[in-house]
Amino acid sequence: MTSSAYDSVLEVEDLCIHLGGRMVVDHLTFRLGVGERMCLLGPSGSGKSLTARALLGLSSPRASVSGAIRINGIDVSARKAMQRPETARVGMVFQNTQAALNPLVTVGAQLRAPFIRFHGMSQRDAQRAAIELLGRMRVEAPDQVVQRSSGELSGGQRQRVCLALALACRPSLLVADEPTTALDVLAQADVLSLLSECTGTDATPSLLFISHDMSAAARLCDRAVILDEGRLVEEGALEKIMARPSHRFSKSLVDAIERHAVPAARSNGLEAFSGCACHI
Ligand SMILES: Nc1ncnc2c1ncn2[C@@H]1O[C@H](COP(=O)(O)OP(=O)(O)OP(=O)(O)O)[C@@H](O)[C@H]1O
Repeated sequence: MTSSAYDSVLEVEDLCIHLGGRMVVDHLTFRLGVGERMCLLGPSGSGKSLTARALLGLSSPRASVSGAIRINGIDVSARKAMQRPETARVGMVFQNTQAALNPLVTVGAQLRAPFIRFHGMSQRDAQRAAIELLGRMRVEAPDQVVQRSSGELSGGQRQRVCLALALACRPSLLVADEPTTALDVLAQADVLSLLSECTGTDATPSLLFISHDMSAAARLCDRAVILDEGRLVEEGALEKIMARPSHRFSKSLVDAIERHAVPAARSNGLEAFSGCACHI
């Protein structure tokens, strides 16, 4: 049991998005439980980012959005991000960290803002909280990083700052849209493990992880919703989907994982599939 009054942190019901006379998200319905980590997978152009923007209240004015989006039971479908009540706050982490941070304002000033605005802290306490949070995000020398511009940080450091910014708002839901795509392999692994540590319990935000990388999703999430051409084409436990994918896109993702697994296993001197016929 959770301490929340709602079992679902997010309910999406019959979400439709029209853009330029075209239906780009088509009657999408799914839910995300409190303390759950779920992924939204789909090929390029399947409507993942437009869905994320609608959930965040950041749809373009040119988009026509219908259907219900409830966060902790509150219908926010007609409300822009800034108009939403505190209990329906959503944190966000995007692929493009350069666009998410202002290079003309220090990292510290950007990180202090949510502590001051949402938690009523003084400048001094907010600075302490910002440094402590950056430390938890495994940013080295956080007391120095707060004095820098985001333009002086690496991509991995910037994504950790973005994650800290999202968590500083203490949201009940974190939407991470391709948060590792622009990072090198080591930084990807680090950001995935941070996401895993900082989400998915009753005391931390639930996570909606948006990606077309099934291996990354499998490291974080138990459940998946698969989109294709704006429609939900498969949904359920990620383990089951990976074992028996039914839609062509899910099959192609599982095939891609197996193609990568074989050379990796061989280079480790291991047989790729110990149960296969050639393994005697
Ligand atoms: N501003 C826009 N105007 C018109 N069509 C758009 C606009 N933004 C997105 N689309 C179209 O909507 C569809 C869904 O786009 P979306 O960005 O949500 O896809 P996606 O699944 O996030 O893709 P990717 O994985 O490449 O980011 C695509 O066909 C895209 O061309």
